[in-house]
Amino acid sequence: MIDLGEAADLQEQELARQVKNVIIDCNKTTEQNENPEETKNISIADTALLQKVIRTGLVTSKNDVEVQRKDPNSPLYSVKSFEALHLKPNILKGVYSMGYNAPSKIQETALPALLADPPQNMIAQSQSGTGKTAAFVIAMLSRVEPSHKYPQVICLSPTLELALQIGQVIEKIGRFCTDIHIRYAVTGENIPRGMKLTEQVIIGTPGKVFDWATKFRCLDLSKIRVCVLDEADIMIDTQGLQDQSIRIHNLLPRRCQMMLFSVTYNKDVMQFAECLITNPNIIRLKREEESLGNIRQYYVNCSSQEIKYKAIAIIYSSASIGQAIIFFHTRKKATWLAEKLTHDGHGVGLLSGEPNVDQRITVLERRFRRDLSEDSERFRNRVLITTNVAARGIDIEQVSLVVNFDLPVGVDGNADCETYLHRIGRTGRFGRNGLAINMVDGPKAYNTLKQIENHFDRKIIRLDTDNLEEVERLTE
Ligand SMILES: Nc1ncnc2c1ncn2[C@@H]1O[C@H](COP(=O)(O)OP(=O)(O)OP(=O)(O)O)[C@@H](O)[C@H]1O
Repeated sequence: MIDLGEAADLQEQELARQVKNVIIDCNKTTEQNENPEETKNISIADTALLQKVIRTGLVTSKNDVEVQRKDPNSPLYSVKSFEALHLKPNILKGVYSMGYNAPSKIQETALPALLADPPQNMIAQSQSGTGKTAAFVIAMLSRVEPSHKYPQVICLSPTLELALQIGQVIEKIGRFCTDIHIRYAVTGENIPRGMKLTEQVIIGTPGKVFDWATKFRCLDLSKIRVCVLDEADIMIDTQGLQDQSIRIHNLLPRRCQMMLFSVTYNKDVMQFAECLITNPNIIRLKREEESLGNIRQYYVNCSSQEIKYKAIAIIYSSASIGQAIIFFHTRKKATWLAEKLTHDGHGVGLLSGEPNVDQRITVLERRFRRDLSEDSERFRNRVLITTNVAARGIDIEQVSLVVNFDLPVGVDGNADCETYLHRIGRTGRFGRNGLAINMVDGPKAYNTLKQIENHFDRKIIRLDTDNLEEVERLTE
């Protein structure tokens, strides 16, 4: 059981305990290991251009967020204050302690309906990094009756990493709600059979939640008042997660308030969601609104895997990036790059959905997420190499660059536009500037890129050394 007031400290201790293994890390700086031979296949012009784009693409005006708040077309636009939402005093205090001055558009739009009585169901869509998590966390905490010691609100998430991250937001916003407790229902958490959970807030992955509710009978779902499905589309669109989520839904009271949140919903998912959820309020984006303007998108032509690798080495050595995430289609290729970078002296973290929970937490939380202020640069990974396991929801402010080493494709071989949007959304959080670079290694990848462009009706600019002036203008 975790007391929200003490949770932050406990988490620190827990993380410290879990630092046993770092998959890949050699803590050497790029400069120490740079070999001129290594980069000879990328021309000096290419190098200069890539570095220039990285540098200029990341300049953020201090007042940027405040400017965007006043622009009605921005997802951060807001006319209301948090006071106007009539939150409970301890929750309001928690919100301000996060440094949030005013609600974003999704928070201002969704919260009045989420907090209304009688409770209303909701299916909500908003761009990545615009504050959906905080919106549903505020709604969840608002519905808890602290004097009742049984599970009352639940949030289901598709991955362990995301569940832990959402839990941290609940702990932080709820830090002044000292009578509210949270329990994580995720891999690695165990409970004696038959013991009844008394925490009011449950956050977990569907498999574990279902097991605890049925096999172990420690989680009573009959008094749940709010159920949140984060990344709702993937929960509905992925067979295993869908089965478990539906089974959990069947165990909830009929009047339980359902909240579905995501960046993307395709037509089938939306239809299914509307059948599952009675009479929902629906907040949707137009297709052209889905992709964020503050994330600059480029592609580079790389004729081979080796050339791709050299481009990565250039990116890695660029002093101007904060942190970067490099996405791969398969675990095998991600491991290949991690080993190669390590061999060449770069410190990287590899996260690819391996079953070892301790390792997964160590790589993401301890090595990659930590603030510079908390940890010396020497002990941190600036680059996270991963598969789609980290494509959704992961919120790390300092990530200023996302690289698609492989463009995302679905099982049908076509571009997976939704995954693309989620991946690039790991940068450009809450109005910050971000940069996405796509590596194109032939006609198939180029075709995928074009499909993505057409889908979002948004140009992805080629980094073209023959046209230096044009690119310079774009990055000014
Ligand atoms: N009102 C606010 N004012 C300032 N910062 C905020 C506000 N709401 C949320 N944030 C911050 O913005 C960042 C992104 O928020 P969050 O993770 O909730 O976005 P999201 O929409 O859930 O993203 P994703 O679609 O990737 O899951 C977080 O670091 C969060 O602390």
